[in-house]
Amino acid sequence: MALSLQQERTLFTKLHNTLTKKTRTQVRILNYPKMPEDFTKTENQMRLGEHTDWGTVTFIAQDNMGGLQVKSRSGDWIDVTPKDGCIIVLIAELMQRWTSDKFQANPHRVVKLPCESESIKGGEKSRFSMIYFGNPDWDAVINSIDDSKYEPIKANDHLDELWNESFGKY
Ligand SMILES: O=C(O)CCC(=O)C(=O)O
Ligand SMILES: [Fe+2]
Repeated sequence: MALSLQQERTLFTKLHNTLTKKTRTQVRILNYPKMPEDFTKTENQMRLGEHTDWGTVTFIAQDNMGGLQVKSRSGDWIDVTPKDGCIIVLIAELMQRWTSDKFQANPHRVVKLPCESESIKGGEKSRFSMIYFGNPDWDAVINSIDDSKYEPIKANDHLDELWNESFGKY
């Protein structure tokens, strides 16, 4: 990724010492349960609303249920059809800032599962996904490659800012 931007090879990796340094990198396993027979979906309700992830790079492994969609630059939603042995790679917001918007955080969402009816009543099965949210070292200072665009920011402060914007200060 760094080489494709004419940067030194280790630009990103040298600040991702995930096994040896404190980081907010995490893995989450999500279950989208089969809905009860008497559940009725409200209009436009989906399993996981449109969002971008906050770190650098996200990896998603999903089962074969489907439902994940990514948004193209032209604004169309594209189904990410499950394929055995494939992992989905998404750019997240800190990577967008780091690359001065050369790589763009990719909006995505999870809509009703193909096995679900329009009202999400019943459905055959639940869906599982496993997500790796990559983040740099906690105290890494992220200097954007075109430094006139964004101020340097500590990886942890970037996540705190987004957290506070979304959920308020605690
Ligand atoms: O379950 C999925 O496939 C996507 C989950 C996701 O986008 C997230 O947790 O940020
Ligand atoms: Fe996400």
